[in-house]
Amino acid sequence: MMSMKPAIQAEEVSLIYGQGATAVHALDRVDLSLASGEMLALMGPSGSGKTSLLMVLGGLLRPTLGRVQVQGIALDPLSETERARLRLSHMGFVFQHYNLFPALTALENVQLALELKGYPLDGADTLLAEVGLAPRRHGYPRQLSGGEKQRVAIARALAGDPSILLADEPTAALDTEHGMAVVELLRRIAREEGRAVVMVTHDPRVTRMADRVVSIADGRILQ
Ligand SMILES: Nc1ncnc2c1ncn2[C@@H]1O[C@H](COP(=O)(O)OP(=O)(O)OP(=O)(O)O)[C@@H](O)[C@H]1O
Repeated sequence: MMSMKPAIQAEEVSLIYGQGATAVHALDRVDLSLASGEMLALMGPSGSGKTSLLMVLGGLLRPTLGRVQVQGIALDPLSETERARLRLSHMGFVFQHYNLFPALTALENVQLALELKGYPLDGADTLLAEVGLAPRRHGYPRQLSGGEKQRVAIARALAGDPSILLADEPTAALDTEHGMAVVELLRRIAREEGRAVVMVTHDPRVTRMADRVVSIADGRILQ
């Protein structure tokens, strides 16, 4: 049964990098709640705080003020180790430049993620089939198109069956056709698999496919 708790909830989240005269207020009292099965696009100009917010939601950065909950679990009281464990069990991360290991095949890249998370390696074939890449599983990143590489990265992010997927400009390096295929895949991952997906994007073709678009400027959510 799907949990009624939000997949992610941020309340009054502020983030300040540095201190004193050089302090940067990257996030200013952000409230955001995301349900399971929902795909949210985060838009905003360069430097507005999108990546910072993604990192706070993903438990990679601790907010200076405010609270973040993941599946009803408050992140703030957790130690670094506990937060790392929570990320491994609940979150998948996808990046603009894929971050695949060049010396490993598609299959081995996914297997490595399974191994790091403590799952049997034979799940890698299923994950690659899920993103439509079974036929290319023995290809090395240099032999794959950008869209294919991003799909490998998504298969890798799905290792361990995370309830939340966080993607930083997943289509920025892709042409229209491959970009749309990647967004459609992310939408299916949200709708059909009931995961919560947050994407940072500048791409209007992507925001059109999202269930909800949140705009951010100067660290604040625009209403
Ligand atoms: N590690 C850091 N130390 C100090 N300031 C930082 C750090 N990371 C980001 N910032 C600053 O925080 C603000 C928000 O940055 P952030 O990367 O979250 O914006 P963004 O919306 O993702 O930008 P872009 O679209 O250019 O990636 C910017 O003013 C940025 O310069």
